Amino acid sequence: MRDEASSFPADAEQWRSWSVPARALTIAGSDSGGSAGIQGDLKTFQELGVFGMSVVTAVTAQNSLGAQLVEPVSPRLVAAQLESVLADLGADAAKTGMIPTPDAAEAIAGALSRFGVHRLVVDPVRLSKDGYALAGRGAFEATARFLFPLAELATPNVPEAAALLGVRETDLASVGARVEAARSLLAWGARHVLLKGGHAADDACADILVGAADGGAEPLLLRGQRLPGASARGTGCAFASAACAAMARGLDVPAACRAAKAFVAAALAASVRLGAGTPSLKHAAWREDRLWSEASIGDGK
Ligand SMILES: Nc1ncnc2c1ncn2[C@@H]1O[C@H](COP(=O)(O)OP(=O)(O)O)[C@@H](O)[C@H]1O
Ligand SMILES: Cc1ncc(COP(=O)(O)OP(=O)(O)O)c(N)n1
Repeated sequence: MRDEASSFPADAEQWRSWSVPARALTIAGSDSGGSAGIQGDLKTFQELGVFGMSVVTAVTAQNSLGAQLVEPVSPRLVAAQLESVLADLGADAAKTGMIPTPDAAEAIAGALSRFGVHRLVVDPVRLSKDGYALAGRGAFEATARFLFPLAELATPNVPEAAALLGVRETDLASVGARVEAARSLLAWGARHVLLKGGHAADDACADILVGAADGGAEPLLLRGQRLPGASARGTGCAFASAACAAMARGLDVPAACRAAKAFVAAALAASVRLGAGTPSLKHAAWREDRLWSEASIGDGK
């Protein structure tokens, strides 16, 4: 197994110098709290230097304490947003997040196929951090059924992987079991599966990447350092949108996942407690780290 501690992408300077923006589209729910969903995704796109666009699938009332109310956008309006964006502006890569109904999942799959969006990251969202069902069982399974076959990368977390495979979360406790689970999830049709490790028990928060075309090749193990204490809201959204931004810029899937892991680790380490509950991700941490170190160098400190 290839085992890598994550690091910032080596070509970060190049990312900053490109003048023509790559286009990235998020298809997700609105999070009024600003940490997850459309808001988190657009912040991530902006931080990583791509032009962000959005298709809103649901409106949620959320804050640091959890979700209070969720209403789906009609599949007709979801389809109209997709048509507006893709028929005119186009997208170099797209990601999906919260999809509240099976009909919306089908409409999204239809539009992405029709417009030939090949660099697609599918994050199969089911529950919010406080356990609110953002997508019911039917919508969640429809997301996997309609969208995984179109995805370059699917990014389930441990509970989502367990639900799709019909096993218990505790069955996925070891890294070995999660490697096998990631491989089994390839049967749903995604070309790569990255099984996120935030809900696992290991200190490295190991994320596991497998590819359908890898044959028997070793999986890529992306290890970081588990940050202690309550996690921030929107880590999964940030991972998927950072990978999408990197793929819009032309990085391959392993490089995009390394960049996403580093982006989330920085945002999580700098997360801020704004309300009385779970902290919010600081999406700007990656850039601010760099600006700070550049300023220090400039000052001769
Ligand atoms: N406490 C933590 N410390 C470091 N990284 C974390 C932590 N929690 C989650 N991550 C990372 O954040 C990303 C999202 O993972 P996860 O929390 O499992 O997804 P989700 O938000 O969809 O439940 C992954 O790269 C994971 O390794
Ligand atoms: C509108 C909306 N979409 C997704 C989520 C869940 O975010 P995610 O990053 O998958 O999970 P957590 O890291 O917050 O557990 C959300 N809350 N709202």
